[in-house]
Amino acid sequence: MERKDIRRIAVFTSGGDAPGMNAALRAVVRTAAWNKLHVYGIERGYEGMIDGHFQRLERRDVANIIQRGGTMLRTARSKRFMTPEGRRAAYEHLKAYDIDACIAIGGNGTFTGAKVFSEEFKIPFIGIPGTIDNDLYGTDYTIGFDTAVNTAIDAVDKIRDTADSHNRLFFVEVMGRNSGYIALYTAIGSGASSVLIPESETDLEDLKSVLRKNKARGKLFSVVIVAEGHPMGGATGIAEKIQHELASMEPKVTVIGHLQRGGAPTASDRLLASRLGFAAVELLLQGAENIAVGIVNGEVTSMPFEDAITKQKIPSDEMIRMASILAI
Ligand SMILES: Nc1ncnc2c1ncn2[C@@H]1O[C@H](COP(=O)(O)OP(=O)(O)O)[C@@H](O)[C@H]1O
Ligand SMILES: O=P(O)(O)OC[C@H]1O[C@](O)(COP(=O)(O)O)[C@@H](O)[C@@H]1O
Ligand SMILES: [Mg+2]
Repeated sequence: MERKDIRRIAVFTSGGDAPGMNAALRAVVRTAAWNKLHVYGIERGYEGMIDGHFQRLERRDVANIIQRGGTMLRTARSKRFMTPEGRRAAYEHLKAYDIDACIAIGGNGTFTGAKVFSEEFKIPFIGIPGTIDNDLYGTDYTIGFDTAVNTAIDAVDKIRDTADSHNRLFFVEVMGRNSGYIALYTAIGSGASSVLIPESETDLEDLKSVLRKNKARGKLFSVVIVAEGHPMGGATGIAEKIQHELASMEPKVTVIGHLQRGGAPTASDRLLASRLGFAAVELLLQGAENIAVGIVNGEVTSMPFEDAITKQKIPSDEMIRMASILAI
């Protein structure tokens, strides 16, 4: 049943940018236009909502962006939106533009803000998971994750060349604020020797012994992938703790950093973003609100913000076990 009370919607991107956000934006605008909705784009996420930076988006305004990284609406982390005064100012602008519902493209922080705001001001929100971290429950993958992993694997391939030439040990840090998904997928896809993530315990004695055994077995170089959010202080912290004992391997640290946030989205991210942008508008018009869309086992699904934010998605034990077996 179509909701006739929704005529004007706003869409924005928020939190860390992620390749594929533009593709999601395009899908939202085009699906909304097809359903004769008026769409406003809000610049710089919640910051633009507070400052009243709205622009009308029609179908041609999102032409030629599907292939671009970043976000044409730009993004921000907004401290002001964490305050009741900031959210009140944001609400006044939504009212001034006569907005009936919002579509938020972002990560766990963005969805938390959307939940708080929609409860305070009774405006329906739909969330689209856009973050390279893949740390949202209710979807197998978030928009931007696949591109980030491809970028990280490309970087590790290059590190391997020099690690091999010099017979060295590299600790490579990939992004993931509290999550080891990028690290685990990068490690498997790049054939790394070991992977250290916040979701599973790290035993440094064990790591040292694996690296020594590898060397004794004829492995001339090693690459260890470390998640940024590892509680021992990321790659730098781990390296500091054990490098003196492994001095003969000439340990080096590489932090890939924000490279992982940029670049053209992969085919997989474009498809995911298009499907989720389309689903967000369709579900909104069918009466859904305060939910995040996602794809689980290949099917579009949705779940309340509450669950998407509070439940933890954890990399499978099977993948973790496989990563170490394939590295022998
Ligand atoms: N508890 C909260 N209340 C209100 N707004 C929040 C809350 N948590 C996060 N936000 C808003 O969401 C924004 C984006 O969150 P952030 O964690 O930076 O990125 P992401 O959405 O990618 O996880 C924050 O900068 C803030 O404005
Ligand atoms: O870009 P910033 O503000 O330095 O933040 C870095 C953080 O953003 C991320 O790249 C993406 O996280 P979000 O999508 O949750 O914003 C994290 O991996 C990283 O910890
Ligand atoms: Mg986040």
